[in-house]
Formats: sequence, C-alpha cells, structure tokens
Amino acid sequence: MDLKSNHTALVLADPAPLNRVSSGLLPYSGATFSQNLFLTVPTMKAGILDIRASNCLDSMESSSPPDKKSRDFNNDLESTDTDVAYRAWLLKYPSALASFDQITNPAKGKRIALFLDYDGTLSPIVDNPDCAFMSNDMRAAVKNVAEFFPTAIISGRSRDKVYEFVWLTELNYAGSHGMDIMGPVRQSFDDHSNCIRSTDNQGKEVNLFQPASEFLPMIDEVFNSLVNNTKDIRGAKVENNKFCVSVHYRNVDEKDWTVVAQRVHDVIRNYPRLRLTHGRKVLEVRPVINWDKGKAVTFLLESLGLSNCEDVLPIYVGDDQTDEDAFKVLREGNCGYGILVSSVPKESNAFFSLKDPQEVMEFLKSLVVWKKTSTL
Ligand SMILES: O=P(O)(O)OC[C@H]1O[C@H](O[C@H]2O[C@H](CO)[C@@H](O)[C@H](O)[C@H]2O)[C@H](O)[C@@H](O)[C@@H]1O
Repeated sequence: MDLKSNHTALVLADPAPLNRVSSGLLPYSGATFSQNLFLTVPTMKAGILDIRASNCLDSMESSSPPDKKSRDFNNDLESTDTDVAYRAWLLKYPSALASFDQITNPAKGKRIALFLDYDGTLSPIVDNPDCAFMSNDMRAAVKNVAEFFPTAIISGRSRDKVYEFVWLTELNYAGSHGMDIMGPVRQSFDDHSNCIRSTDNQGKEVNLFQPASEFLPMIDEVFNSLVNNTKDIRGAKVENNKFCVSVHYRNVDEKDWTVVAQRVHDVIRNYPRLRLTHGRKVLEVRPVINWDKGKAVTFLLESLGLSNCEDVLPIYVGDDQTDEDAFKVLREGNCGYGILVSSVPKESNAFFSLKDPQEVMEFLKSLVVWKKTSTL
C-alpha cells in the first residue's frame, strides 16, 4: 500500500495542551496568522513561517512551562504565588499519597492493575534522553509492586529502549505510545489483526501487538529526513522510537524553536498519514491510527484477563500529554484512577496527582505495604 502522497496538506492533530487553549489546536484554516511569530523568525526561508508551524510553536510554548528551579530563581514572590496556585490545584487533583485511603478503599476485594509511564514518572526529566536512567531504588520499588499487582509500562519510547532502562522481566511493556505491546499469550487474540506470536528475551512465548506495523518503512524514512533537516539546529535531537519519531528541542535555544517547528512541518507535510503530538519539549511524529495509550490500557487489561471492572481497579500513573488518553479511558469507563505526575498546575483527566518521580516511588511502596497488611 502506498502510504505516502505529495498532494495533501499536513494533518495537525495535536492534543490540547490542557493548561492553555492554543491556536495550535485548531486545524489549519488559513484564517489567522500570528504576527509576532512571523516577526521572530530570523532564519526562515523568505522570512515566512508556515502557519501550521506557527500554531505548532504555540503548542510548544504552552506545553513547556518553566521548571520550578527557574521560577524560584526568578522571583521569590512569584514563587509564593505559584505555590499558592499549586495548593489550590491540589484541591482538584488531590495528592495520591494524602488520599491513599480514597484510592485503596474501592480496591478492597479487587485486584489492582498498575500502568506506569516511564519518562517523568519513573525517571526524572533530564536534558539527554539517552541518560534518563531510573534509580536503583525506583527499580526495586517497581519490582516489588509488580510482585503483588500486574504491572505494565506504557511509554512513548520504543519497547526495546524502555526495557533497557527498566530491565525488569516481571512486567509487561508497551512501547511507541502503545503501538508495540508485548503481552501474555491469549488464544482469543490469535485472530486479532496485527497480533502475532513471538518470544520474549527469556525465550517465553508471547503475543506481540503492533497496530502500526505497516508504517515501519515510512517511519524510518521520516526519521532519516528529520535527522537531515534538523542537523544544523544546535541542540535538536531526533529519536527513532520504532513506530514514532521524537524531535527533541529541550536543548535548543528558545529563539530557534520556530525553526524546529518549521523543519518538522516541512518534512511531515508530505506524509498525510502521519500526525504530530506534543510532549515535554518534544514533538512526536506518529501514524494517524486510532490507537493511543488509552487503547493500549484497554488492550492490556484484556490480554491480562483483567477487563472486568467489578473485580479490577486499574491505576495509571503518567506525567505527559499522551498519558491523558489513558486517564480519559479510566475516567470515562468509570473504572480506576489516573494519577498525574506534575509539580505545576495542569488541567487533566486524572483524578489524583503526585509531584514528581520521588512521590511516585513512595506511592508504589505504600501500595506494597497496604497489600501486605491488608486482610481483604
Ligand atoms: O511516554 P514517555 O515514556 O513519557 O515518553 C515520552 C518521551 O519521553 C522521552 O522524552 C522526555 O524525557 C527526556 C528524558 O528525561 C527529556 O530529555 C525530553 O525532553 C522529554 O520529552 C523520550 O526521549 C521521548 O522519545 C518520548 O517520546
């Protein structure tokens, strides 16, 4: 099948950065133009910033709130205001540690199924994506929790890469935002399209579900073009996540973010079957398929024989925009809880919050203690 075409405009399907309504959320209409962005593009060809790239830049800015360190440094008063805002936000998204009983009471008599994002949830956000190591303490906490509760990692990274960081065989892994799921063998999935039998690195038979497998050659092609198109932008980094590609701009000078946005759009405008989503200082290029982390949660629950809400309480912990799909599935299904990891106020579909990976670790440890001491 020819997945590439040169005549259709880019599909811009960015999920809403929930902390601000952005023009980047609007499909391309050609009706508006951001003047100040136009004026701040120093290196653009002919001085024109593509409107879709301009909308994208809005989203890049709104999905990249200043970190706590720089806020505190800027101004003590401002930091006090921010703390007040954070405390107010906690009323809407209570701490999962402070509200631990509220989470575990409904779990009595049920099995908890745990879903964990990786970057920003199990490992702190760092400048170099290749160095996002999780601590040994966190690894021990995840290993312990997985002894008591079925546990899966759902990451935007490729499945292999996230496994190299986590290195625990007792978990299930879904890479590429859920487009690459390795789970236990289920006979009932044998007829499922895109589901094949394979073996894991222990030689155990597993099911491999890859709903975007036909996009593999296209993703490789786009990865190479993106590497080529961004190689002169200092600090830009392109990461091949197998079924999606990440373009990092964390280390790019903010004045050059427009250039990053434009270069990415220049490449993907030729691929109408690819779309762009936003993460934490990263643009994620992915296939336009009806699949996301939320669908992956549903699929994994089914694969693990845990899809009956009467007996199972799923908990999903994540920090990023793409995790919202999973929070939404749990909220709308009235089944389980999303926990957003954030140290800044953000609108979310999660029910609870944790401040950072350190608090995630405490939460995982508390679950183990609760399970060990629970009589039910
Ligand atoms: O779904 P996730 O596991 O959260 O993956 C989302 C992206 O995570 C990584 O990037 C983020 O973490 C990096 C390391 O801390 C950081 O440098 C970067 O700015 C963040 O966006 C990963 O490198 C990406 O490929 C994933 O898409």
